[in-house]
Amino acid sequence: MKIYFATGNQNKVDEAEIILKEANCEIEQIEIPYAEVQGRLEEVSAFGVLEVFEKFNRPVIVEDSGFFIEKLNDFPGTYSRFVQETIGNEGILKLLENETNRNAYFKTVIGYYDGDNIKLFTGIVKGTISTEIKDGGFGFAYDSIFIPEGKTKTFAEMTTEEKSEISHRKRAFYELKNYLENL
Ligand SMILES: O=P(O)(O)OP(=O)(O)OP(=O)(O)OC[C@H]1O[C@@H](n2cnc3c(O)ncnc32)[C@H](O)[C@@H]1O
Ligand SMILES: [Mg+2]
Repeated sequence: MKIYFATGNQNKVDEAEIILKEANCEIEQIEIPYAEVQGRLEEVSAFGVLEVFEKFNRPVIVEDSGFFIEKLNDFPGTYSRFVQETIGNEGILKLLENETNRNAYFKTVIGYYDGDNIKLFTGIVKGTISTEIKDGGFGFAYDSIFIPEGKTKTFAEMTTEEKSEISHRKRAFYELKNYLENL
């Protein structure tokens, strides 16, 4: 099975490939841009996949992810990319200085459209924000400040394989895979 994935983010594609390797699913990245509406991840993915399908005319997925910090009322959420590119992880750690509630989660919403039905598949991983940046050279963006529940290392200290066993992205892609297998 082949899945066309519209994204400009190579990290996402690398992770999706690892996640679906054993499932006999092949991922092909396509670079068709789409407007990211301001709103929830679900809205970004649903509108995005419709727009990409219009141009591409084949079953396609888009994926919108975000990082949600409990103490900051779920900020940065859908603004995760902008916040990462502006204040970055150091800025986030500053906002949480001396804060004991360090709960956060990643969420991914995949939008799939084949011309008939729009489907959304969601994955979440909960965890906490470290007190300093811990980067083992893996992962990207918020990975170096996020320790998933039950672990002691940040995502950026785990290999992509390790991260992909438990990640938000893994959970959402498995939902998608199950759906496609049962079509
Ligand atoms: O082309 P697209 O697919 O939109 O790529 P993007 O990088 O803009 O991706 P998103 O719109 O989903 O923005 C989410 C941002 O959240 C962050 N992010 C998403 N997934 C992540 C992950 O697994 N680990 C760390 N940070 C992540 C990263 O900063 C992303 O740029
Ligand atoms: Mg984006």
